[in-house]
Formats: sequence, structure tokens, C-alpha cells
Amino acid sequence: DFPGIDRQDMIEEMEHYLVDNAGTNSVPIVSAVSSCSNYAGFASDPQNRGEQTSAQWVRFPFHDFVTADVAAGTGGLDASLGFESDRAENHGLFVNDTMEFLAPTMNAYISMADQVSLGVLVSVAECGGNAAAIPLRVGRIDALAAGPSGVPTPFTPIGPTLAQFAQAGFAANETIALVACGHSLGRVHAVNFPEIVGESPITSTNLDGGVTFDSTPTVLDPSGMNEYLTGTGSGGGPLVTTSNVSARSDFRLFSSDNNVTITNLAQNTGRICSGLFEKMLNTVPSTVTLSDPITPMPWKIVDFIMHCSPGGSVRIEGFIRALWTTTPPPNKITYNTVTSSGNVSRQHASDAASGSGSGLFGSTTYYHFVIGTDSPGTTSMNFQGYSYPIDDTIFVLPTQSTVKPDANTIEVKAAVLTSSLAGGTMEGTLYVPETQQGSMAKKITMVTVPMKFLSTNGNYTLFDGLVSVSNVEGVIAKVAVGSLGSKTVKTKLFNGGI
Ligand code: HEM
Repeated sequence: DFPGIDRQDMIEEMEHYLVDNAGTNSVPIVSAVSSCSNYAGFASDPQNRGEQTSAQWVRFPFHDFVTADVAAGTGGLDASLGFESDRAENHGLFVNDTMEFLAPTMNAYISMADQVSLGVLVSVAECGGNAAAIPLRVGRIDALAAGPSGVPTPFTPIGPTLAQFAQAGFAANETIALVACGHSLGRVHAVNFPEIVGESPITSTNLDGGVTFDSTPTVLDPSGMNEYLTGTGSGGGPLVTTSNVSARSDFRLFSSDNNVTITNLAQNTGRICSGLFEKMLNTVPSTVTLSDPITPMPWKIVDFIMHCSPGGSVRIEGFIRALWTTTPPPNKITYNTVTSSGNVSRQHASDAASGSGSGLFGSTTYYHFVIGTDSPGTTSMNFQGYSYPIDDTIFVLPTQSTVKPDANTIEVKAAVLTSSLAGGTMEGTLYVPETQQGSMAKKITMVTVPMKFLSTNGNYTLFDGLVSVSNVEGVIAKVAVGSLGSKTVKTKLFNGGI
């Protein structure tokens, strides 16, 4: 994790990406694979490409993780593949299509590698697989350079192929099943592998010449396994049936144990595939500690901001999000605030519901709220059994802070209790997603914001700082006085923020 970024914020960001799929406050990730046959990539004439985003998103982590060395604790799911798209072993649109699509939504809370994991989960969900059996965790750290090569190709003999997977932690039967699970979706493309499928699949409605592995390329199901076992339909697909015998990598794997693994897999596809996908996604360098699984939050606070008046009174503002399936929540939500000395405020009502959305886990309803607090000393906001922690010791002032996209500057204003300042000074930090050489993924750079005294507002001292940044999108801000740090805030909540 980046220094100063809280795990809870990372978890809530991933929860947001998972739950807010359409409508108010939505993230356009699930829609890319809804339906499973959709192509949301960047090649021209996307409708006729013969490409499928869900299949690209499932193939991506295989190429990223399989060069791991679990004994050494290196490699795994770290988005290093973004630097390796030129290698022959990574041929195809999938690397850069995936990176380019996910780059705008990465930030200091959510790495590219975490988004790749989300991509597999939502593809499984939209392609009829057992998504509930893939717990999603966060905390993966993106590589800043290419890793070793060694992704098996269709021409790699079975010995080295199994050895590469073993190095990445997968036994032979797990390898066979993982490959068959992956190859339940998508295609071999003539533009990438003419030596396997020839050029004839290329037509005006299949520009990349995709040849499916099985009869149901948009369903994660046992069709391909059964077609292989019975010699029906696609017979297991091009990597089983190609006339180029040396490229029959699926045949070599599937038949290597007399079809025992494939036969079992065909009977337990959802459970086994999800378990192996999870193992693939959670193969990470030994320096990474993954979070507990993300669970959808029935109640949550989003876009939380704090204000400080000239006299030093503090207001809190934001949105309550309700997540529900059958019973719609009320038109307003009542809440109270609690102070460190145990004072409980009277019940306040939020504004009436002002936004709604939907997604994999149900419907969402959004309620704006704004209220003055007992300050200093308010420690939580409470509603519907949920308690949101508040810290009015030190906090960013988003509505007094400014983003200038044209000038690429960010001005941060923030408040700290004068008693906690204790003669010290405040420093800001911006976590800026920057473009980098060699990968379409962004790299998070921490930019220091020198801050100057601005004013005294009652019990608080306000500071102000201005810096130039290379990009103002997806930026997260934080301030600190010595070891006393504020909550982090997205600068999209600043004036002019995007
Ligand atoms: C020995 C191991 C493997 C070999 C040799 C292999 C080979 C290939 C090849 C040649 C393609 C065609 C790519 C294209 O033309 O666009 C392909 C596609 C695909 N592979 Fe594999 N693969 C292996 C393992 C895996 C694994 C472990 C997974 C996932 C868990 C996976 C998932 C996919 C998917 C989803 C596609 C379809 C991609 C698309 O339609 O864009 N593969 N694979």
C-alpha cells in the first residue's frame, strides 16, 4: 500500500467498483463485460472484430501471473504484463486493450493488478460462472518494470509448460483444469496465430479471425470439456484439433492424465474454475499482504467532506448509500453524531433520495446530507446500525480547495486543531496517477505540497498550498502535521475537480 493510504479506504473503493455498476456514482467496469460477448476494446470497427473483453480479461492474469516464482516470492499478479505486450509470447490485443480500459480508474486506493482481479470476477459473473466462489481481495502492488519471460505458448512442450506452472505454484492437475477453464471463453485469432487456424477465419464480420474454443464462447461452462471428451462440436478447439500437431498444447495437457482431470472438471466446472481463478489472482509477491475478502456494504458513506467556518465550527457533508435487493429503503435516512465524550446528537434527517443505481449486488439509493457538528470532538456518524468514523482534529477542506485542469495545478486547503498543531507545520501529499514509459498502466507518484499558514478559525488553524502536477485526474489528497494525518480525499471533490 502507498504510505498514508488506509486499507479501509482501499477496501471501500473496491467495494464501490464492485457494487456501483450503473446509474448514480457508477464505475464503467462491469458494463464492459455485460453482456459476456461485448468488446469494449480500442481496435477499429469493434462490432466486427471477433474480440471479446471478458475473454481478454480472463487471459490477462494468466500471462501476468504464470512467470511467478512462488518459492522465491517474486512475480505473480502485479500488472508487469503491461510492460511486456511486445513479447511474442503475449501476442494479441488483450494486453493493451485491458490496460487502456482500466487505466482511467486506477488510483492510490486501487492498483491495476487489483482491477485485473476485479475484471476476472465480473467476467465470471457476466459469463454465467460461479462468481460467488471467488472472494475478491485488495492490496496487490503494481510492478514498475517488466518481469521475466516464460509464458508457455502452444508450441511449448508439455514438460516445460508444467514446469512453468509448477514454479508459479500450480500442480499438474490444477494446470490442466485452469487452462480448460480459461479456454471455455473466447477464441484463437487468425491474425495472432495463422500457423494454428490459418487465414480463412478472417471475414468482414470477424476481422481478427476469431475461432472459438467451444460452441459456447460466451459462457463459462463445461461445453468445451465435453466436446473434447466426446469429439463433438469444436472437439476441444484449435489447440486440440489443429493440423499443426506441434501446436496442440491443450490436447497434450488434457490427455496427459488419461482425461481424468478434464472428466472431473466437466462435472464440477463452476466450483473448480472459480477456485483456480482465485488461486491465480492471489499469487502475489511475498511482499504483498492481501486484504480480507470484499463484501458489499448495505450502508456506506461516500464522498465525505468537511467544512470549517470562519468561526471554527465544523460541518460534515456527503452521501449515504443504501444497497438493497427487495425492500426499497425509506425516502430519507435519519442519523446522529457522537462525540468522544459520549454526547449523542439529536436525530437528523438526510435530504430526500437523490440518486439511484444498480449492479451485480442489487440497487443503490443515494441521499445527500450536511450537518453542523459539535466540534472539536465529533468521532462518528451513525445510522441504520452503521457507524462511520470521523476525525475533526485534522482534515482537508475540499470545497475551499481547487483543481485547475488547464493549468495542471492543485491547491489544497486544510484545517488542524491549533492545540494539535502545537507550533508545528502542515504538509500535504498528493497521490497522482502518472503516465509512464513502457506500459499503459499508470504509476502513482507521491507529490509533496508545501503548506503555509492561511488563517485562524476559532479552535482551528488553516493552511494552504499549491503545486503543479502532471495530471489532475484520479488524484487523492492528504495532509499531516508530523505523524498526525488526515483522512484521504479524492480531489474530484475539490472545486473544478475531475
Ligand atoms: C499452456 C497454457 C496455455 C496456452 C499455450 C494458451 C494459448 C492460448 C492461445 C494461443 C490463445 C489464442 C489467443 C488469441 O489468438 O487471441 C489463447 C486464448 C485464450 N486463453 Fe489461453 N493458453 C494457455 C493457458 C491459459 C490459461 C491458464 C488461461 C486462463 C486461466 C487462458 C485463457 C485464455 C482465454 C480466455 C483466451 C481467449 C482470449 C480471447 O478470446 O481474446 N489460457 N490461449
